[in-house]
Amino acid sequence: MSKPIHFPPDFIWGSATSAYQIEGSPLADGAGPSIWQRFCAVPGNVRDGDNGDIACDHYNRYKEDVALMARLGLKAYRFSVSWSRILPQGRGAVNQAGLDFYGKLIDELLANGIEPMVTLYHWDLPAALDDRGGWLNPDIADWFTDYARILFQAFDGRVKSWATLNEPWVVTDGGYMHGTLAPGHRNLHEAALASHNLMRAHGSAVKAYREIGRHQIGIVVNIEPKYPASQSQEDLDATRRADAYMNRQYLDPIFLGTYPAELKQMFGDAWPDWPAADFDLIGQQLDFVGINYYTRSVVRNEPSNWPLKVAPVRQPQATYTETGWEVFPQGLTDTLTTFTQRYGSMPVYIMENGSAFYDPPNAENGRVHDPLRVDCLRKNMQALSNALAQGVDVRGYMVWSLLDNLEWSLGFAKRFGIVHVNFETQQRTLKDSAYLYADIVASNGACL
Ligand SMILES: N=[N+]=NCCCCNC(=O)[C@@H]1[C@H]2[C@H](O)[C@@H](O)[C@H](O)[C@@H](CO)[C@@H]12
Repeated sequence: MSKPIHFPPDFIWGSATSAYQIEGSPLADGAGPSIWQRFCAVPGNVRDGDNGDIACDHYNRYKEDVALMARLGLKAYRFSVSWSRILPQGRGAVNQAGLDFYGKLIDELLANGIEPMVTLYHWDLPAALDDRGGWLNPDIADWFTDYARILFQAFDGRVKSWATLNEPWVVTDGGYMHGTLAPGHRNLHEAALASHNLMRAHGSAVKAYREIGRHQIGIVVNIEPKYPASQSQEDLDATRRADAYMNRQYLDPIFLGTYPAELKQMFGDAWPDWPAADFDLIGQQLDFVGINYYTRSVVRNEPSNWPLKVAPVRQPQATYTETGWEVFPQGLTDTLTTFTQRYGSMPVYIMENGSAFYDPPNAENGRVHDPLRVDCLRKNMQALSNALAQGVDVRGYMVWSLLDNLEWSLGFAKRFGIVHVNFETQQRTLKDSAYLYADIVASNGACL
C-alpha cells in the first residue's frame, strides 16, 4: 500500500547536467583542453569513439535549453563549470570569454526565474594540471581554491548555491583505481592519494567561500546503499567494507573527522596516516549535502576480489537499467534516512536521480515514449516522499538529466535525459517522462 505523497510547499524541483557531457565546443573562445578531451581521443576509452566535441551543443544552444527548462516549469538548474574554460592552464591567466559564457547562462536562468546551482568540479580537470600530477599533487588544493575564488567573486549573489565536487568516489574509483574514467590510472596508492587530495581541495574551497561568499555551499556525493546477500558474518563484514569504500569514505571525514577504519584495513600501506591538520580542513561546516542516488548493491564476501573482497549479487526478479543498475526506489528512502541517522539532520538535496533505458535515436510524430523511465520516476517520487514523511530534511530534487548527453565512457548510447536529443540534428524532444516531470513540478507532486 503506497503512502500518501506529499512535498513541502517550498520544495525545489530542478534538473541537472554537467559541462563536458552537454556543452560541446571544449576549446572555443580560449578554453584549454580537459582530461576528458584527452581521454576521449584514446581509441577504446569511449564507446563508439564518442567525445564531447559537440555533445548537445549547449555552448551555442543554452538559450534554447533554458527555454526548455522554463517550459518544464523548473525552479532550479544544476550545472557545472568547465575549469579549463575559466583557466585554460588550470591556474594563472583567466580566460574572460569563459567567464562570460557562464555569466550569460546564469543571467538567462535568472531571467526565466530559474535558480542556478553551480558545481565547481564535475570530472573535467584541466589537462595542464594533470601534466603537473593533477589530483595526485597536493598543490591541487590551492589550484582548486584559486579557481573557486574566481567563480565566487564573479558570480556569488547571482549564484546562491555552490557545490565543490561532484562524486569524489567516481573520480577516484573510475579515474585512479580502475582506469575506466579520465585520467585512466589503475593504481591503489594513487587512488588513496587522489581521494584524500579531492577532500582537501573541497575543504580548502569551502574555507575560502566563508571568507568571501554570502550564500550556500556544499558537496555532492553518490550514495549507493549496500545490503548483505545473507546474514552470514562474512557477508555482513563485506557489506560494511563496500559501504565504507563507496559511501562513508567521503562523508565520515567531513562530519566525523575521520575515515572509516575499513579503508586502512583494505588499502594497507597504500593508505597512509593522513596529517591531523588535513581533517580540520576537510571538516569545514557545510550548508547542505547533495546526494546522487541511482541504485543499491546487494553484497557478498568474495576473497578473490582484491582489495575490497566483495562482489555484487544480481537480483533475479528486479528491473535493471541500460547501465546495469537495479531499479530499487526503497534505496532512495534508505539512503536519506541512513544519512540523517549517521550524520544528523541537515539540508539535503537529491542532486541527481534518473535512469537510462533504451530510447530511439529519433522522435516519432514529435513524441518519445519512455514508459520504463516514467515508471522509475513515479516510484522514486514515492520513495522521496516517504523519506520526507520520516523527517529527512530534503530541500529539493534535480532529475538526471535534463538532456540525453555524453554518458562518459559509455558515450551517447546510454540516454538519461527526460528530453530526447537527436545527435544528428540536435533536435530536442520532450519524452513522456518530461511531461510527467512538468506535471510533478506544477502540482508539487499532487498529480502522483
Ligand atoms: N555500479 N554502480 N553503481 C552506481 C554508481 C553510480 C556512479 N555514477 C554516477 O553516479 C554518475 C553520476 C554523474 O554525476 C553523472 O555525470 C553521470 O552521467 C550519471 C549517470 O551515470 C551519474
